[in-house]
Amino acid sequence: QPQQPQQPLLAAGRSFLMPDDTWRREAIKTLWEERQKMIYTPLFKFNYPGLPTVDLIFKNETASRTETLKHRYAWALMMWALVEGHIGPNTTVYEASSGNTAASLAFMCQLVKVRFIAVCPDTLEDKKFAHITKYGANIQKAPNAKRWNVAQEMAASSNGFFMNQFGNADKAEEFHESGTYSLESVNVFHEFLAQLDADPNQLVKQPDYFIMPVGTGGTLSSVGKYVKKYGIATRIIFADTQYSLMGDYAFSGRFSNVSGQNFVISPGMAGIGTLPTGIAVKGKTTSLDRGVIDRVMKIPDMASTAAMGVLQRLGINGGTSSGVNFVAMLSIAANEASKDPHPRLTLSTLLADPGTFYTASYLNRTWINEEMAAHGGLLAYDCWRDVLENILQVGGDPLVIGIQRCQSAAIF
Ligand SMILES: Cc1ncc(COP(=O)(O)O)c(C=O)c1O
Repeated sequence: QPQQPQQPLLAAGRSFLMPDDTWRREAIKTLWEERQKMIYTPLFKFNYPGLPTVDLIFKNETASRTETLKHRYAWALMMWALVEGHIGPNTTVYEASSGNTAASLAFMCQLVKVRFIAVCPDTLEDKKFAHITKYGANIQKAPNAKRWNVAQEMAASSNGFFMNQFGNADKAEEFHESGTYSLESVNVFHEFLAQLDADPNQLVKQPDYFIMPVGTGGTLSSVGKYVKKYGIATRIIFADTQYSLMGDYAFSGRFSNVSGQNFVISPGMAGIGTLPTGIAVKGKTTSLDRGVIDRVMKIPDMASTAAMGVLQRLGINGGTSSGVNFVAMLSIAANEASKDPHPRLTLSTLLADPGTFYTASYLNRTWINEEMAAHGGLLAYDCWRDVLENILQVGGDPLVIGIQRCQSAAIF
């Protein structure tokens, strides 16, 4: 007896209206209004006597409305989640964050009026705590390596939405050019190039290099994809922290099927270099796109910490990734300045978050001596600071000079 085919649930010949999406339309409109208020974060150029033909150009993301690079990024995550219908008026949003994404996402959730719970490491800086709660969010603390699982489980058990910046940044972050269309691309490099183009004193319109470490990988990948897609000459440098797993993942695909959790050494550099579960699965635990990176550099954590101190002395208010970027840029400058085809070697990066977030940690000598004792404590810190200050005056590669002179104080 031939089986009767099963009838589809929806009867042929009728059409079915999906739920009303007025709330979503309003929420998206609110986000576009926010995009207009975001304006362009400013660029500033840093020159130093040690290599006078080099321009280091920083895009100051600390000038954004929630003070970090995560403002545009949280905007993109929220836009993606609204467009795909993951969030409605009664949804509670959950996110695992070291603090910066949490603050910006708290702002976006407050904007569209949904509840937000941030799962942050139990080492969360007090300043970041205050920054997140200012926008009405609640904080759940968890061990650093567990926060991704905790956020996922909390969202699942309460029927909320786990934003998962690590896995979803690659879907949310834009890499398109919007031309003169009034609803403008939020891609950070789109803005960067527009600003260089508009500056009559800026001769090199496409930087030779863009340098950035990786947290989720969203920022570096969105810049990398933008650059590759539009045939821009800028090379993409992934400046990785010392004990991060991400450099290995980017270079060889390592840690994509075995956990690297045992390789992580505290304190690392806050916000960057960590993998929330120890395993790098693109679209799940990382948004780093290996295919858009041109070079991976490994920067010692003590060098980056010392660089934060040097930036502070120079009056540049930059956090952990700014320290990493600064060391990487000085190293590239030392090696590439004489080979550059342009009149000026032009290196671009972001000032991702403010140094003031780290006055009790990476900018505090007691904290450095205690928390970074295995990296050589203050002996190594002061050595790196001298090396960097000297390079600003006379040039040289910090990764050669600093490692020769300062690394012997470290246990690792
Ligand atoms: C200070 C700082 N710099 C850089 C990054 C890296 O950004 P992304 O997550 O886009 O890789 C982060 C991310 O958490 C951060 O907090």
